[in-house]
Amino acid sequence: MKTFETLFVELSEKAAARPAGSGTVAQLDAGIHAIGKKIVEEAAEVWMAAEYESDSATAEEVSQLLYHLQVLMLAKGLTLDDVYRHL
Ligand SMILES: N=c1c2ncn([C@@H]3O[C@H](COP(=O)(O)OP(=O)(O)OP(=O)(O)O)[C@@H](O)[C@H]3O)c2ncn1[C@@H]1O[C@H](COP(=O)(O)O)[C@@H](O)[C@H]1O
Repeated sequence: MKTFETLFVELSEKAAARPAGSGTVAQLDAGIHAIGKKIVEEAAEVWMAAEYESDSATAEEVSQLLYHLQVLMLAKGLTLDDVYRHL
């Protein structure tokens, strides 16, 4: 099963190799402003799912929020350790 760490490795490789058709590459090219808006949108979807939808739907929305947070980290050049040292 994919984890937060393995997804970050995968996305880092996508950012470096820039394969055609990668949504991650497209998001990185869109820039911080667009990525930030996506994070706010996904956070709202997490909130709404938690209040009104199933646990499974909420978990899916959380996974999407985590993905977009990782895209922002990559856009800013942040590593997992940069974040983990604040936990
Ligand atoms: N885990 C994810 C992931 N979670 C969310 N998303 C993106 O976030 C969007 C969230 O979807 P929404 O439900 O909000 O739908 P939406 O608003 O219609 O989406 P968009 O129109 O904004 O694309 C999805 O459409 C994906 O574009 C993800 N995109 C990619 N991944 C994983 O990232 C890896 C690299 O992906 P690529 O860069 O696309 O190869 C792969 O392992 C993927 O599984």
